[in-house]
Amino acid sequence: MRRVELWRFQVPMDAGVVLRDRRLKTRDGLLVRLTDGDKQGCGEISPLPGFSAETLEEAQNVAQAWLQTWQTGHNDELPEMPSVAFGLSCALAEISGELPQQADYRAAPLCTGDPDELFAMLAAIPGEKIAKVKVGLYEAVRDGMVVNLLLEAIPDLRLRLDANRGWTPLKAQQFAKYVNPDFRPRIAFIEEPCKTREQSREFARETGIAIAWDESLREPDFEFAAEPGLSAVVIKPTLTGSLAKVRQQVEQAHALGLTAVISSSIESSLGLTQLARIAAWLTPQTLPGLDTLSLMQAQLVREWPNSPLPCWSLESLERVL
Ligand SMILES: O=C(O)CCC(=O)C1=CC=C[C@@H](O)[C@@H]1C(=O)O
Ligand SMILES: [Mg+2]
Repeated sequence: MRRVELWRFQVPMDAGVVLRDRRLKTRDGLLVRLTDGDKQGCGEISPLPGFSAETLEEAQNVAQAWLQTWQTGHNDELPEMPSVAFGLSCALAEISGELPQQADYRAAPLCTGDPDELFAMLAAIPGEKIAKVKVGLYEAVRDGMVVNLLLEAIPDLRLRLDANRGWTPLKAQQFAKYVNPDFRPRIAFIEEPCKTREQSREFARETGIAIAWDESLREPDFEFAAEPGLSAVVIKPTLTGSLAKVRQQVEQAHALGLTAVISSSIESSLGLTQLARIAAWLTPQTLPGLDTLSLMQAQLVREWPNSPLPCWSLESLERVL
């Protein structure tokens, strides 16, 4: 006997979360639960506004159609729509046991650039010290100084930076000029420094600072390739698609000698804990980029270890199927 359930959620965000120039006041999405005999699996379907091509309404329609077919005992192919394929494939992988329980709950702390706040947090990280700092939001020179300051103050720290394609070649140069050349190897990578891939490659060539692709993975002409200066690809499963596709991308990256970083698309704690399991399973050597729960005001259904946020149960959400 099969059973399907679908809930819609809306979690208030911390004030001041800005994504691609728009404020994200709430995180909206769907949670799905599949029951097959005595087995159950859950998944999260939350297209990220400004990043996903699909809207939540579109995702809900596609998910409902697939769920109705699955419930009647047919095993339809998963939809192409990335957020839907991701959530449904996680639920199926919990039922089949394919997705292991063991999780990597370490997350590279995400910092928006207040150095004082950072010092205390970074000093407290046990083991490998890697943090992610957003750049490109303020003056490039200020970004360069913050990076220098952090790397100078904490000798075993390595940084991942993310410019979200915010810099012109000139601004990227201004940034690089401020970073002490001795520290540059401790920048594990900077995600998408410039507006175009060619400009980002040029930046890596000229500065010796490694780059990573994130936005590029979702462009139709993108192909996985090893290139000088490229050290990593950032894989956001909600924007990528099914677990099979995520796994294939991780394998392609590894085959080319690239680091694959499993990263959050600001999922609720349910999706995030699954991403921590996916990271432990597929990228066990790499710290995932999952430090986004604190941007929210509540957790959903499953708790992230030691989070102080309240956890809402399924019963408190709006059931839509
Ligand atoms: O990658 C991480 O460490 C955390 C996730 C993260 O930084 C992001 C998630 C979603 C949207 C973005 O603004 C941002 C990114 O661009 O990578
Ligand atoms: Mg990024």
